[in-house]
Amino acid sequence: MEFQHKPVLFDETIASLAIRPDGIYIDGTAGGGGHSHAIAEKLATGRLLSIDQDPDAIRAVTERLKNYPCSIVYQANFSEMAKVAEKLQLVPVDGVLLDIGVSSYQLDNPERGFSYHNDAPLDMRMSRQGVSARDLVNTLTWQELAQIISRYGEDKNARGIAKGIIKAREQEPIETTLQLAEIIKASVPAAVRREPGHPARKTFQALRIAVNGELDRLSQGLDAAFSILKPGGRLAVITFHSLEDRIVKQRMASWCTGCTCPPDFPVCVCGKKPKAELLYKKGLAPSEAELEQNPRSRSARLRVCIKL
Ligand SMILES: C[S@@+](CC[C@H](N)C(=O)[O-])C[C@H]1O[C@@H](n2cnc3c(N)ncnc32)[C@H](O)[C@@H]1O
Repeated sequence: MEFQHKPVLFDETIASLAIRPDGIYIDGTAGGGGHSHAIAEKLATGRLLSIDQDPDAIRAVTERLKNYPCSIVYQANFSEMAKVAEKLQLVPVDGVLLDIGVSSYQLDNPERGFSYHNDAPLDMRMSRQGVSARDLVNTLTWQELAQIISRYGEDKNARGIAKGIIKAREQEPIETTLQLAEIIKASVPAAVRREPGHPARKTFQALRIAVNGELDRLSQGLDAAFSILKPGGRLAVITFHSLEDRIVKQRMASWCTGCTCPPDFPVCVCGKKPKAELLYKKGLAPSEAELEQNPRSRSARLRVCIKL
């Protein structure tokens, strides 16, 4: 299967990095190499480090960038990017890009088990290592499953779905994506089944986030990126749902906050200075034209901060 990913907010993201031909850049989520390729095209004497945790993505981006000697492709979790960049003597950097989440390739490739549209072993591991979605649904307690579905899927039917999973696995282990999708469908009230969208969508998102530790990795990745940025360097982050966006928004807001003394203090005693400024106050959403072309981009946001 060809590795294709249609990057969301593509031109806006590349423009927001203000790429210098002699700069050093990190693409922490290389995927199919769309963004990496666009960055490499703009470099002369600069360097690009393209990271992904998925071995399939690494193969795809290596092929895509084979004619760009400025680029290095490295398989790692982006939470490790500071260590990797230091090892490769690429710090400090001028810009970091994180295009968070799952790629179209991962979603559409039935073998990877991310999608409730195709039958496949229930896997969802981006790095192909560690605990899979199959392990979670067959071993976690009812409370643990309900908590994951509620917290990471924001699904109000979490308790019923968790109960349905426990009941089903007492009969036989849950092995495949469609088996799980059917169990979820049967566990939600009839009114929910009639709503638009598949009733399994939120549970699949929740399991994917849990399997890949996505929210913790995102927090760690943001700190790692900010720690190796030069003054004037830029961090651009694209997210696909509100849980991720909240983390990015709050982290960037904390870097951009200066004095926190009460307003009635005559002089500042906290001494806190902002470490960054935002490029777009509220982040950037896809245009109407992009939404029409790519409905998957509906909840995407681009947030960019500049280190001071
Ligand atoms: C939305 S796609 C990126 C697509 C890419 N921007 C392009 O132009 O093709 C997200 C990619 O990030 C990778 N990824 C997600 N979380 C990661 C993490 N914590 N560390 C490294 N790679 C990660 C996924 O494996 C996937 O290939």
